[in-house]
Amino acid sequence: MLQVTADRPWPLFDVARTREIEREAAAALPSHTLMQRAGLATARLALAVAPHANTVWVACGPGNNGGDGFEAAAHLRQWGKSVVLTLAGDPARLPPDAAAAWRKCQAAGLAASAEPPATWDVCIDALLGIGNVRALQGELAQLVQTINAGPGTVLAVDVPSGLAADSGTGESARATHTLSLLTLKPGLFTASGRDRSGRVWFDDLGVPSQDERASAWLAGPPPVAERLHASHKGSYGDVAAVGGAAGMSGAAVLAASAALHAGAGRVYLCPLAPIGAAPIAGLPELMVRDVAGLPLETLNIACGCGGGSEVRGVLPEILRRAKSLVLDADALNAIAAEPALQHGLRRRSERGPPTVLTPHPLEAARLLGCTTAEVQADRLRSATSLGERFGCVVLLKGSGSVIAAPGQLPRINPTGNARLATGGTGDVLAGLVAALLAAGADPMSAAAAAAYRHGSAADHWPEGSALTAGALARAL
Ligand SMILES: NC(=O)C1=CN([C@@H]2O[C@H](COP(=O)(O)OP(=O)(O)OC[C@H]3O[C@@H](n4cnc5c(N)ncnc54)[C@H](OP(=O)(O)O)[C@@H]3O)[C@@H](O)[C@H]2O)[C@@H](O)CC1
Ligand SMILES: [K+]
Repeated sequence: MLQVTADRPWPLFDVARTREIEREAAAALPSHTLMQRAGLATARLALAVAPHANTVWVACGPGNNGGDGFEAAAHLRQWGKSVVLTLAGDPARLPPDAAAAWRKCQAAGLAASAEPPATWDVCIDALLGIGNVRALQGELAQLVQTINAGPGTVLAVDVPSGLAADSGTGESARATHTLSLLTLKPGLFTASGRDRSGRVWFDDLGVPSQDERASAWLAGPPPVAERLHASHKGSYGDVAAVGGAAGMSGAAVLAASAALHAGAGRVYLCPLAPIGAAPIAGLPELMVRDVAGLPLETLNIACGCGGGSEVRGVLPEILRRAKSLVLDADALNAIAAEPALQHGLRRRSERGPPTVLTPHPLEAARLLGCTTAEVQADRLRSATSLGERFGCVVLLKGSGSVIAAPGQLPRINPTGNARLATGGTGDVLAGLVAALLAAGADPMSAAAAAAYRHGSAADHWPEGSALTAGALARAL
């Protein structure tokens, strides 16, 4: 069993692929073996995360997730814990593996209690796993509420009950720990998944991982970019931050500052409205220029940060000529609003220069012509669709940012936290992607590395010190 940490990449498997792997593994093993291993792993983890727990509530549901709970309950009781087991469902209708585990509990003298205990030290949430197919209702919804209102540690078996394993959506149990079994599920790491899963653990149940069958990846740390001693500012590329319409100059300055601090060779700030000295005070390295006068073919451009409606005017040339391009915020909104710009973006992608879109969910919804809720209902699919629609890399921001591109498996970024939910951090991200493109990274790697570093900076932010976008840019 391993704790899932951000220091390496992890393959992720959606429900369809997990079911295939489960079927094949089960066929190669004696009956009930996988569930026995799942139950033992669950019981062991419960003991590890709450060694002094006395009362353990094992909340079992009507399917095989409940079966894992029965197996765990039998072990915990044998190890001297006071186990209260509840079963939401009809024991006569349990699937075969779970029915076998249920009989084992009964043989050990462990009967189902009609009610959860009045209080408990640990709850093992084995109500629903990957078989969760609809919104929680009735008894299961009630039990999830009871779990969430209760004290102490909650160990979710496979996924927090109610959470969709593929998308991380749905009202669900709020676990302090989740033990993902056989495969790691993408929904644990995006949308509501990160808030609902707590610390994620993985047990392969003795079935070796088949990375080639992964449906997505949880990204690992980017390689440390080596800067050769015999290099110069030209080695790290030129970035231009284009944006900052009237009243929004700060957004473009933040993108430029991020590119500068991330190591770009030279950084131009191209405001779309006159800018005073104040916004760039403390950043004498920036060169303020009109974008129209710059050799766009040599520039890695972060475009759109605070661009207002003015950005529309410069977009056709930038789409046509920029060496590499990060499109953010108002640039994305302008493209969403205008078919000619969409055409220009597709033409650019066909020609091949690197392009990365960095939408938040609302911007992605505008580009896809759907609602934000529809984007969030399946973030992996939304990012992939957007990438396919425009033929480029997409970094869909939000909890568990998704990086997708046509023909590649999507990646979920494992770093970051809610301290990033403050104005300007998106501009910083756009500038960082542009700096990595300028240094020569391919667009998928640049987007994934930028998301990772941006989140990691927030994860290592000193306690008690405010995380502002300006400070974040300087910390890169
Ligand atoms: N088989 C094995 O060897 C192994 C299996 N493993 C474990 O099995 C888990 C998958 O088991 P599973 O396929 O039985 O699905 P599970 O999540 O228990 O739920 C199905 C039941 O819930 C019901 N139901 C669904 N949604 C509902 C809702 N919203 N509200 C209410 N009810 C709802 C659904 O009802 P139905 O839709 O059929 O009417 C059905 O009765 C997996 O996550 C892992 O923990 C591991 O041990 C590895 C070895
Ligand atoms: K569960």
